[in-house]
Amino acid sequence: MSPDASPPTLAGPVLIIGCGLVGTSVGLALARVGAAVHLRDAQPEHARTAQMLGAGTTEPPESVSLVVVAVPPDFVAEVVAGALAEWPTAVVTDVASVKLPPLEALASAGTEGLERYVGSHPMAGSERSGPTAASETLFEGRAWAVTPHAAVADTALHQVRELARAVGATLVEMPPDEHDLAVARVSHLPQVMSVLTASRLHGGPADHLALAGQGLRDVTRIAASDPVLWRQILHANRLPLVELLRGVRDDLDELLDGIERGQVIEDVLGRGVAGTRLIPGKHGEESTPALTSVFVQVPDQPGELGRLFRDAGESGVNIEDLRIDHDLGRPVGVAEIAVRSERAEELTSALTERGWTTYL
Ligand SMILES: NC(=O)c1ccc[n+]([C@@H]2O[C@H](COP(=O)([O-])OP(=O)(O)OC[C@H]3O[C@@H](n4cnc5c(N)ncnc54)[C@H](O)[C@@H]3O)[C@@H](O)[C@H]2O)c1
Ligand SMILES: O=C(O)C(=O)C[C@]1(C(=O)O)C=C[C@@H](O)C=C1
Repeated sequence: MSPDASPPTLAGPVLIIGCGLVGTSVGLALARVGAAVHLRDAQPEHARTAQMLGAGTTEPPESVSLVVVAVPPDFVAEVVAGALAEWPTAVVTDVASVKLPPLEALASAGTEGLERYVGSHPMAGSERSGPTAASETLFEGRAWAVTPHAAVADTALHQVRELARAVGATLVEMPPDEHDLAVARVSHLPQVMSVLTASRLHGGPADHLALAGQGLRDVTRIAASDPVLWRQILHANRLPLVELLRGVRDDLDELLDGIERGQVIEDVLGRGVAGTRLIPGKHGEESTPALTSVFVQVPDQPGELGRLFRDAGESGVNIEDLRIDHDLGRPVGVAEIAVRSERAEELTSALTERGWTTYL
């Protein structure tokens, strides 16, 4: 779907029910574009904190055009049904991480007004919970899934699409069951793998943890997420998740066997490399291009980084990513410049010609 370039036209007032990380972030992002936002939470101090942060007002609304339900998955169906009944002309959406179970619960309970409900899911979040973890820019440039069902009215769908656009997200539409299969692979399985890795940190000598580097931090950040929330998410999406975990178990058996016997395991490792290339790139490409890192020694002196960037810029090779580390015990840093693999030699020669010490 090509992005809609026209300015979003979100009709308010908006009522947010659930002022934790996601609800408060929605409020902050909507307040930024001038929408009237009202806040409500089962724990009133969360709504008050969200108000203090600038996400809206805790004053009860007189009328509501859109209700955003941002409560944990186990409570979504009940809160959505309550909102549809309380505001008989409002559109209602939720932001829960699973989409089919709440819809099925609402439908099987014979909920009135389902044509005004459509589920959605921002693919942005944090390992932290509660209103103080919120950010007004959380959804910028991130995917926001909207998951229409057969009975939804076009006007409701339009309102929720506008919500996603108003917070700066990129709209992705798919049916609820398809969404749940997708997030099992791209969100729920990574969560479990992160937890399993972090769990293995128990029991080793404390001084081993002094060697924890960026790799461990990258893999374990999301393991710090709220276990109560994640128990609900994983339970709600257990069928697709179990399928994927069985596949992981097979891969693990293959890897174990290979490592134990000292056999070549490059094919398992290679499947990982190929997997990372399937993740959509930062410019929205279908897949991430193959990158190569060019390492450059940078003297620890004022102006040297500026000179490096200028020389790299003059080479005409685009920098895809950049990291700077200090060389322990020496007055130099090391810049790791990631570029498309086919341009790596070109950048290396251009920098070497300009006097830089480089290596691939
Ligand atoms: N955490 C993430 O990264 C993330 C990202 C996208 C979507 N989500 C989804 O968003 C929803 C909220 O997650 P969160 O991370 O903001 O959680 P959170 O714990 O930060 O906030 C949840 C809020 O809902 C309130 N609440 C609970 N039950 C309620 C009820 N019955 N009525 C009113 N308020 C109630 C809680 O008091 C809390 O303030 C979940 O459904 C989650 O699956 C989470
Ligand atoms: O913590 C993060 O960075 C996340 O983005 C969390 C993340 C994700 O897996 O992408 C986790 C669950 C939500 O349903 C959506 C977002």
